[in-house]
Amino acid sequence: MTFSLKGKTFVIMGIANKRSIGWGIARSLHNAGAQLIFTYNRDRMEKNVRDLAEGLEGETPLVLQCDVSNDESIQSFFHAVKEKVGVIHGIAHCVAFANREDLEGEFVDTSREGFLLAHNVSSYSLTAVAREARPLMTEGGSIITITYLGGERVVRNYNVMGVAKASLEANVKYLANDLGKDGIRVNAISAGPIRTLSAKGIRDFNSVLNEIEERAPLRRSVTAEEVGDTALFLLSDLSRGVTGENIHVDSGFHIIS
Ligand SMILES: CCCCCCc1ccc(Oc2ccc(Oc3cccc(O)n3)cc2)c(O)c1
Repeated sequence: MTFSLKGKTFVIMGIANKRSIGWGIARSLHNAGAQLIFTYNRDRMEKNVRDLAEGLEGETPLVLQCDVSNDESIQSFFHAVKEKVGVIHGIAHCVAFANREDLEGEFVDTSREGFLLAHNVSSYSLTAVAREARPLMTEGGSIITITYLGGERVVRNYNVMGVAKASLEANVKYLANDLGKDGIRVNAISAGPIRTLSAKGIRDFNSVLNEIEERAPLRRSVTAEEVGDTALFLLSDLSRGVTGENIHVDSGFHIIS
């Protein structure tokens, strides 16, 4: 068993730019020999994602639109993937969203609409993607998603996204149970704070990053590349006995009260 992914195809959903966690995953998988397919949600992201794809040496990854909050969009995306490559061996789901006003102040003030939006995009989308991808994963495979400590315990300002991540982490376990009989594993990576485009939506993000550097066992923050290497483990046969798991790539911060 190796971490080589030669001859295998993976979908990476949610790359926005070169700082994205999804791009860190793409580089680890590409270096292990995988064939990649990237998705973008909004047209304004298409150019960024296409430019990154074209910068990879060898065959340029497919770049296709997919709005994970829309079932038809997911269905037509996987229909196109079936046409173009037939079989896929895994998915990295790196997609989340919450309204900015729901990422500060008191959680109790979250609107019904904001709560549903955050859960629709950040948690239910994994269920819908797994359902539509299942028929293409005829050789088995592995699905991963990205979560954060704020889904396990209260982190100031994370608010509705923390509740959505708690849902996502339970989602992983129920999907792992359903899909295990098809040889499809489902796991989460709980990433420490990384300065991505999404992180700009979080009030006082910098103070959380500083706290990690001062108090985490490794006394430093983590990088998208480090998350990418754990993703390579979870998406390769090295983790063939692991499913329903949540691996913290956070400099050990989750063990500190
Ligand atoms: C207070 C917690 C500090 C550490 C947060 C680490 C983190 C950083 C980014 C994360 O991903 C998102 C994704 C979308 C998101 O919603 C956004 C992002 C930008 C603008 C906006 O209107 N919503 C918020 C965080 C995430 O789930 C967790």
